[in-house]
Amino acid sequence: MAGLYRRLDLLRVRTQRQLDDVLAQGGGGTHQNRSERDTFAVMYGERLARLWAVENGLCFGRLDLTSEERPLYIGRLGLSDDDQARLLIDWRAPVAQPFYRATPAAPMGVTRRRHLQTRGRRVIGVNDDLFDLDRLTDADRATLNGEAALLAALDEKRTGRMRDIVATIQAEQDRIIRGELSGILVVQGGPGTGKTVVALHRAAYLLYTHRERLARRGVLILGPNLTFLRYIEQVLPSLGETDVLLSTVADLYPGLTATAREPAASAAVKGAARMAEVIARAVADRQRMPSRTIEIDLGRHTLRLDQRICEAARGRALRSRRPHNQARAVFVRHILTTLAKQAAKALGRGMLEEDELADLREELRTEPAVKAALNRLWPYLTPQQLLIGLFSSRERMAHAGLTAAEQDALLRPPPRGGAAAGYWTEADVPLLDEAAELLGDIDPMVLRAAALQAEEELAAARRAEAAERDAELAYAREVLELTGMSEIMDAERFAARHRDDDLHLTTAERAAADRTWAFGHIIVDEAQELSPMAWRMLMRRSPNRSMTIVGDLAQTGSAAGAATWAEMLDPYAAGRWRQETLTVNYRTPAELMALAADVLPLVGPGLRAPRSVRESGEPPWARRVDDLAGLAPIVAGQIVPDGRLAVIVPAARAAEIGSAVAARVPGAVAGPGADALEAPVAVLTVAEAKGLEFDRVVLVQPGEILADSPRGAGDLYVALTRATRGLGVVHTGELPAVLGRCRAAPGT
Ligand SMILES: Nc1ncnc2c1ncn2[C@@H]1O[C@H](COP(=O)(O)OP(=O)(O)OP(=O)(O)O)[C@@H](O)[C@H]1O
Repeated sequence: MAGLYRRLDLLRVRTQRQLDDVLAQGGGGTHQNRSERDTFAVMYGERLARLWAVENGLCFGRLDLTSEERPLYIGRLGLSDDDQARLLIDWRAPVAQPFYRATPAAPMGVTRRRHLQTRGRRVIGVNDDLFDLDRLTDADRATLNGEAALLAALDEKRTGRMRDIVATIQAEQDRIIRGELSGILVVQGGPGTGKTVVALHRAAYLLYTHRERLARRGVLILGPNLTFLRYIEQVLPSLGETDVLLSTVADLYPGLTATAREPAASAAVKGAARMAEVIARAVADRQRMPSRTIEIDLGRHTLRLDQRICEAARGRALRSRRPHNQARAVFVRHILTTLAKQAAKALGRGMLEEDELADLREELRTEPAVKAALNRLWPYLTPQQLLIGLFSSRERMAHAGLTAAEQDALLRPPPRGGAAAGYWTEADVPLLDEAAELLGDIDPMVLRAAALQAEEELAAARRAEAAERDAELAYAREVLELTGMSEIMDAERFAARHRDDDLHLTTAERAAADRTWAFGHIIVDEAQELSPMAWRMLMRRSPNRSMTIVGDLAQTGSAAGAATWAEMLDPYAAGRWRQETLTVNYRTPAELMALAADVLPLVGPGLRAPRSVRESGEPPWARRVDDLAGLAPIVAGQIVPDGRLAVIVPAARAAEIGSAVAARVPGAVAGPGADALEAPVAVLTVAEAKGLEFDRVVLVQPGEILADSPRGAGDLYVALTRATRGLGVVHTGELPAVLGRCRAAPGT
């Protein structure tokens, strides 16, 4: 062990020196020199980060093989000496596979597998699996891989951050981690079966094994919310991977953060597959035909734009099959040509030469009355403008095919204050993405002109303000808001910034800034929550359909989420996705899993609870109280020294209980803020606790959680499976019959 650490220290010193040398060269030289230096600096920086990340548990395993004279040592990264002799094998290398897969029945050439437990740089314990075929018993066949090491890992107190499991990956998990890169792999598994942790190890494995292919296109890991991303983010550096983009659906549309909340009913309408058609109709609705002939008075003569001309222009534009903003050029050109011919005729000219026609067209293009007519008939649109315009008008929603009830759910006024902060919700993001596909980009020249115009209008409005012309100012602001010009300006600034910085960005950063980025591989966690519209958006980012999708259909909480995997995936890859199932629960002790299993029949028919690997000796309890004012002392009594406790509450009571507990229990925090993961006590809703785990859970008013939504039973199942040790229920009314297994706590 000491030799391995000596080697590690030496590599750190060498890499640090290389990095210092590159940085010392400064910013001079040609553009190419600078960019090469930047590339090296990033490379050495990442290598150094990897070398520091493996300090704990550098080497955790040893394999004695029949084929090798000397044992192999398995660790968090590969190390060789200066003569290229192998000192330590990366856990992801093919030769390390028997460490995870060998069983007494199929020993894969292994005679002994040793798990090393370390503290700091010292070995403090070893556990051996002997693969001596002569001594094989049935009990041996059923044992877990490295059972003692596994149970020791599972018994540790929770820290609020997920840890890697490289030392104790189990065979069924290893098969998933090392599954082939191509195609869609669905991993269905009950709570605590390691779906998240396996998905993260798979990301690290794929990047190690297919570095060339994946480093350029990057790997996207999509999680349900920011708290969850914070919970898992440190696992990847410890696995030696830094260049992965972690995101939520709400963050997947560049330049915009969707933070507004909305009722489940409107999110469900927005998530339905039918919305693709609605958005397409909303775009078509903005390609308007005039109801009356538009007369354009040019002084000397009047030009006429009638429905027939516009229909012909629209026909051409649509036949070009370009998105709306690009098809606009075809539409405009046809109209301008027709008007130019009318003008020529009015001037007494016959046939025009091509260059004369072009000149006349350009003249007409800048004519304000013509411009205004074209903007009315076929306006440039950003996705934001389209959706703001749609959701603020019943008439537009009706044209787009939304029913009166759907309109009720979606109707909302345009954003106030220009920048639309706090306007967008998570369910809007896939709709914006859909709209962006249909609208296409706006020509950067046009964007620039629009930005300038918007700035002029704003400046004029400011001057007006100085002159106390309030009404005009309000009008100008309203125009800016309604036309979404403020967003165009943002978009322009955004584009400019990314053009300049592009060279120095990591793959993950470039991918985050580009809506049309195609990832090398996509991993989706808590995938059961994604709506059909969110799947459409994701599939656009994965044209090669290389994905790992992990989730549990029994835990679906969102109304637009999945009831079956086929329903979500068949539209994109019918018959071409494969499914693996994880069956062992490493988190929830058997006592709590038995209780959760009682709830499963309410969630849906045919669902099976995973098998727990251990018992905690703490049976679940229930305590009836007269009113919830008595909750804080009960919570305080459940605190786990140096561990973590969650109080899981119905969403409607989150604010009230959160502030009461936070005020009376030392260290307690309310809601999923930045400190929720570190706090000894956190008050969370089921949606906020999804994917996380705690030493103990106090569940409040389970009856309300059950009744609160059509997916209430699934929510209750999620809440019951978050604890690694103990669970208590606090309720005011009757305890739901399905929780009858809970022992009545003293004082009930
Ligand atoms: N092979 C293993 N060795 C050690 N710990 C493990 C192993 N597999 C899973 N675990 C632990 O079990 C716990 C549950 O894992 P994880 O959160 O990945 O489960 P999940 O299937 O995503 O659960 P849920 O569906 O409830 O979110 C974690 O603490 C994880 O570290």
